[in-house]
Amino acid sequence: MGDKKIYPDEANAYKLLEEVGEGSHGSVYRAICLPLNEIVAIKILDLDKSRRSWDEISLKAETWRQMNHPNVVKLYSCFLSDRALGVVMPFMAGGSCLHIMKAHFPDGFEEPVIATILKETLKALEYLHRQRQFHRDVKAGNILVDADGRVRLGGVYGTSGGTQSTKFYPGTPCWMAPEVMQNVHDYDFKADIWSFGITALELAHGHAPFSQYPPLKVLLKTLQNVPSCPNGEQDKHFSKSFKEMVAMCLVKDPIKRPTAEKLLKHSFFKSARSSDYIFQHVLDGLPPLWECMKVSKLTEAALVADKRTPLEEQEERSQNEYKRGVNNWSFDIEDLKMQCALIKDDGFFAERGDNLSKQLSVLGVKDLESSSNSLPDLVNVCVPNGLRLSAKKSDAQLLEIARPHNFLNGAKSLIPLGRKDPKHIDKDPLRASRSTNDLLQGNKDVSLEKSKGTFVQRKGRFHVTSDNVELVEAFPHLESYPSFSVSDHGATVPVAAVMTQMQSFLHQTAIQQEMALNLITSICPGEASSAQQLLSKSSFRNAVGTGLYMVESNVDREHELLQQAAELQSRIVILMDELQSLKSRNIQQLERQLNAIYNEEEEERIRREEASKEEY
Ligand SMILES: Nc1ncnc2c1ncn2[C@@H]1O[C@H](COP(=O)(O)OP(=O)(O)OP(=O)(O)O)[C@@H](O)[C@H]1O
Repeated sequence: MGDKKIYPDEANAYKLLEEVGEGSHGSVYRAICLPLNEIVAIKILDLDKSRRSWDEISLKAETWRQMNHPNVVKLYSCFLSDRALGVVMPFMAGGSCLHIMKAHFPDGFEEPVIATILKETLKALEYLHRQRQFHRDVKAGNILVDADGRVRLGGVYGTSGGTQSTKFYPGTPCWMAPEVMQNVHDYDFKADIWSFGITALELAHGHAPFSQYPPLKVLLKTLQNVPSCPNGEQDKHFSKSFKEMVAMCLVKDPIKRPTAEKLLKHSFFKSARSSDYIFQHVLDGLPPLWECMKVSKLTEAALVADKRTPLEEQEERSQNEYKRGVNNWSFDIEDLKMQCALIKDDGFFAERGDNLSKQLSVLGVKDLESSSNSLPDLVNVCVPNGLRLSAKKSDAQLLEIARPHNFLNGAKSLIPLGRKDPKHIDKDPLRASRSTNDLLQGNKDVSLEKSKGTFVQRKGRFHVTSDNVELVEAFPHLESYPSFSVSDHGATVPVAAVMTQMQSFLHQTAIQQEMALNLITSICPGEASSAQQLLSKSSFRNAVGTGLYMVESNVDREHELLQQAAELQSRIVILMDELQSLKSRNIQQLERQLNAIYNEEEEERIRREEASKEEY
């Protein structure tokens, strides 16, 4: 019956009520469809922020409209309002599993709940795959629960048919299949099965594996095949069938992963229960979605107010940011791929032996602990927080501490959203709702940050600033750079990979800028003058334009990095001492052994001499 209703395709037929969720391309609101007097959900997508063309967007909406399955969130209607697209769908009063977990089950759900949620999700996937569609963004944030505990897969506007080899994959790095990251071959619906496996772990732990890491590190860890299957101490209570089912999904070779249809027959899903079970064990007693959203926004504001925190708290904050919505991550996969392109499956560069290769090969993946196994070879090690240490082969003396801000993000200098100016955080839910109404009415002021000048684009938890744009404009020919040799060993590295990072240095303090210039001059003398120009033209102007906030956050970061550098330095010294004492112990032992052999030989020689004397 509900499906026969006609939902209007005009903005003024709907009245937005409260904000109930936030994605990377816009917010989701509880709304009322005035002519039908029915509560719906509307996702407002900011078309200016979308990387897709209008044709692509309408094609995806049309594909979604044709989907009809009890476990797939239905698309009711779409409307355009100024530069925003309204996507009308059923209101899922329970919200997403991510939202439920972060508010009420921070350590994940119990197994029967997981089995029930996953089984319903798998039915949706099986349907989509049968329609020759694949979802591409399976994660707890897209698994929605209605007021009665029924589970439906949302986020279907990311779907597309057949196989894909696309520049922009809407997925989120933690859930992304290795073949999608590599994009070597066209990938297909099996990528959904990988994401499904990661989602299973997310529901079990309350967060996805590697969620505490920045996107590039997640990519590297996934490509290195670092195991994320549940087998640690904390996973002891999970059943064998759960672990087995997850392991089947997280097979690196997509061909060996099961289809959704086959997976549905796995014994783990025998423990799935009804929607009533979800209602009683998950939803019962929870406050309405919009209340949670308010609390989450206030928590965010409180985190912003507490600007200076010790290191451990920052780790925790990273986790909290994930809980607030790692599903907001969205990034240009091409950026990350360019940086990953040099890295083989085992995490090392094809050509070994030269300093620069080593420097790049450990981009946040190889930490000092593993490096210490080969301390004498420790040269130019990049540690995960973006700190670069250079140490001489002979004595591992700390030569240089560079601090390339957001090294991992290549040329893009990104400002964490969690640190934005508190006065720009709208604590008033009514105002939030008003601003959306403005949006629907075509009020362009709705995007506060846009007017600040330096803001260009929001990327999940980050803002991309206009600095980035200038960098890209300054070096538009980056992609056409050749490879170059950087050592006597003749190993080659594409210049683009190094240039991207050199350019990111240009926006640091004067010392870093000078250092970047020196490096650029030595690597590629032709670029030195354009880099110099860029520096004088924009760097300080931009620094002022970006305002006190950026200066403050850079100073904070500077302090943190210096502190971390000092810690690492002392660890190197300790490790070098240990190595030295091990060496001298070995030498003493060898000397003792040699002496013993020598003494034995001497005794033997004397014995032989005496014996021959007696014979005579
Ligand atoms: N139909 C709905 N009913 C109720 N809440 C919803 C609905 N759709 C989404 N939400 C809530 O809004 C949040 C954000 O949804 P959205 O689809 O924007 O997430 P996303 O997939 O991370 O975004 P994006 O696709 O833009 O990256 C969800 O996690 C969920 O809590």
